[in-house]
Amino acid sequence: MAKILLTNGMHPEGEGLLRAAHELVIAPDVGADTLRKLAQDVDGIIVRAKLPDDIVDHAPKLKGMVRHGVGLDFIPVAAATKKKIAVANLPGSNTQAVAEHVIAAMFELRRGLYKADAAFRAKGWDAGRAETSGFGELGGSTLGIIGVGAIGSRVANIARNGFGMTVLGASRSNKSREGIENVSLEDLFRRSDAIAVTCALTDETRGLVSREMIALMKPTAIIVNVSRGPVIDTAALVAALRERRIGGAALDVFDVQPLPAEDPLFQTANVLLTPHAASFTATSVRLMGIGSAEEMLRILKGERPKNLVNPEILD
Ligand SMILES: O=CC(=O)O
Repeated sequence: MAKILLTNGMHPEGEGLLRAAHELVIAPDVGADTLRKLAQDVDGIIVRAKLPDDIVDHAPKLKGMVRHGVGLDFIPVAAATKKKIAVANLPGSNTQAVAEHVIAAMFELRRGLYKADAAFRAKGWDAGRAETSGFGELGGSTLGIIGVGAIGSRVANIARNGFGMTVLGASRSNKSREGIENVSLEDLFRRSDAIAVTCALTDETRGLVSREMIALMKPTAIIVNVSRGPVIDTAALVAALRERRIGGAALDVFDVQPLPAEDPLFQTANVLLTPHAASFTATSVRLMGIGSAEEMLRILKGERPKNLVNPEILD
């Protein structure tokens, strides 16, 4: 029987698969010191929070780490590879959930339904109607997608086919995709009415949404980030929101997670904040729970996981 650390809870079906064969430890918090201490005698880690960069130095028995989701920035992959520790993730497990979150956030920023509801309840009919009036429609407007991978492409399809939006894309590969006009980052910021940030966090994308890019946005444009916090210069975004230089923002990811209660974002209007929850649909949480448990079981049996991220460990 092996011992598996879960940085956070997971879907009961996934947890059941693991518990049937192994011992589980669920971290009481995701602080670096807690995770380092708990890693000391575990064989596997299911990763839902950022691991400290030196986690593998504190985990002499570790055989594998499985990302409960897609983004690999939470796992020190290079350090794991050096120690022949397997890393796996679950591409596709949350594509639809995150794409739907982007669309929901764009809708909310454009239509202000929650603001209207609050004003209606607190101040009556006319106040509610005043909150809902005068917004631009998504239909016929232009959506810019930064990082046209699985999620960006799904958002593009819904936006184009569902709302008749014009879709612009800026991505590293510059691959041509039907219905998406490849443009430079500058053009994307200048021309878009809504911007969706769906790229992975890498050295190239860190700080990509810079003060200069934000300054190019239309005063009515909105931006939705479901990538990672450090892709955006948050201080520049907060300044633009507070000075009403842009139309609004929706952020699901932050420079520091959990976002500290004293963060200035909580005191900023016109920004919709969600706690890294874009993938939290019932379907996706189940897929990620079962998928990560199955990958971990394969690793612990000495089998190759379906989506081994670092096949170099087999050389
Ligand atoms: O943030 C979600 C993921 O990386 O899957």
